[in-house]
Amino acid sequence: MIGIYGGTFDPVHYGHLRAALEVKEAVGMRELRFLPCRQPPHRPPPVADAGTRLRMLEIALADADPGFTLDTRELERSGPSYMVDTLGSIRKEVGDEPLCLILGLDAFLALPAWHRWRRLFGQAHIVVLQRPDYDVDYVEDLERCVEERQVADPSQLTTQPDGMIYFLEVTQLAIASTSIRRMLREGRSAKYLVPDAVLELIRRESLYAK
Ligand SMILES: Nc1ncnc2c1ncn2[C@@H]1O[C@H](COP(=O)(O)OP(=O)(O)OP(=O)(O)O)[C@@H](O)[C@H]1O
Ligand SMILES: O=C(O)c1ccc[n+]([C@@H]2O[C@H](COP(=O)([O-])O)[C@@H](O)[C@H]2O)c1
Repeated sequence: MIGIYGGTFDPVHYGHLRAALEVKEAVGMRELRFLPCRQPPHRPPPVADAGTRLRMLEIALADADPGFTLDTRELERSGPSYMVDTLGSIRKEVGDEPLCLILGLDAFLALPAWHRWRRLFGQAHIVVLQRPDYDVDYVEDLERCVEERQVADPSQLTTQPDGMIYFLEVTQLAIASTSIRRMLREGRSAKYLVPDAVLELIRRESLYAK
């Protein structure tokens, strides 16, 4: 079982790293790939360039869990980073091994706006990082998908390569790249929110200063 954790990672922070560890353990993944996107399809372009976001991830993962890896294919592809294209190319490489696309609840609720989103269920399972007591407001199509595809036990994800949805509650760390960028812009410290070695790179290269 391989987990795919896509994001802008502008910059990577402990909310990402802790959630990744918990999902890897809970679902029993042999590998969890961090997948930085070049050009997020539904938001403004990242502040840090692709190479810098990749270096921050490399530094953050250097002494992390041995199952954490980096998948750079979206950075090497021009144009918007559509997940359906990415999962199609990963699927070709891994054969029938189960794949899990990992999404925060907010990202999952926006899924019907993604490019050819229904195809994703034929490429991977989806593991949703749930928030306790969050008032979920589904669009109708997505609600139907959840009714048809949700499984209660992660061991069911090993029984087929794709197509199921599993909700996992992870420790809530209210950390977001947006608020880290704001802190740094205002000259405040982001220590304990971002790995020290990543903060050192941010400081050295004056990223997010203005
Ligand atoms: N604190 C967190 N805990 C768990 N998951 C998170 C957390 N922050 C982000 N995620 C999830 O990680 C994935 C990648 O997120 P992304 O790189 O956009 O980070 P972000 O902190 O949400 O950034 P931004 O504030 O710029 O939107 C998304 O699926 C998102 O839902
Ligand atoms: O494929 C799409 O249409 C699509 C639309 C929005 C987001 N995504 C992906 O979802 C992941 C999380 O997005 P974000 O904006 O929270 O960083 C990241 O890997 C994006 O490339 C993908």
